[in-house]
Amino acid sequence: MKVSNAVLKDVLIIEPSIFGDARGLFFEPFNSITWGEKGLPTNFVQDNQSFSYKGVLRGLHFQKGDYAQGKLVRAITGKVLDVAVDLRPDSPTFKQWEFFELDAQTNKMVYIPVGFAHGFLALEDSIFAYKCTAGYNKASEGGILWNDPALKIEWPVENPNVSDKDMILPTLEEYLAQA
Ligand SMILES: Cc1cn([C@H]2C[C@H](O)[C@@H](COP(=O)(O)OP(=O)(O)O[C@H]3O[C@@H](C)C(=O)[C@@H](O)[C@H]3O)O2)c(=O)[nH]c1=O
Repeated sequence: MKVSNAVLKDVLIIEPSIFGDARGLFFEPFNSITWGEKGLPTNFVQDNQSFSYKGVLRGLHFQKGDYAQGKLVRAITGKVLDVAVDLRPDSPTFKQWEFFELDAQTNKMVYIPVGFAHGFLALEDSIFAYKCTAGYNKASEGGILWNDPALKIEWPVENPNVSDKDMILPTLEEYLAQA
């Protein structure tokens, strides 16, 4: 397993050791013992899985307060363009975003800590899976508009398939003004 730092402060890129043989391949997406020994997060309480058709964009999401979530994300099938946005005012990478291409060939994972907004665009029909460090709490949901003009996220599509809920999210400026 290789762990490296993303450009965004405290975001980790985790590349599991993949054991291929004539039958296919094997890898450990998560192991609380070995991850704990390496100082990686192990405090996950919920596993989520979604399927998205090519062209679907989910995000940019986070939960607030006591229900804020760290997320360990990966694509189980297909390919997604994942994005993290640093919403921590005291961070050197505040308001910056970073893309991660996640697919079922490399099985690369990303750990996005509390304090970030998260989203992804399905570049292919994709099953997306993630572990969360806090449980789902509808009342704590927050979000930022996927195409906030101030963030300038360089999505490679102009008209992704976005939920009605996500279409009316505030811009980061609007969110910070009301927070
Ligand atoms: C996130 C979530 C949703 N749900 C329900 C609520 C709703 O009826 C249905 C779909 O919810 P959403 O539209 O919010 O699903 P989705 O847009 O896929 O939400 C997810 O987006 C990505 C980008 C994230 O980062 C996640 O944390 C999560 O916010 O699933 C749960 O039961 N548990 C959960 O943990």
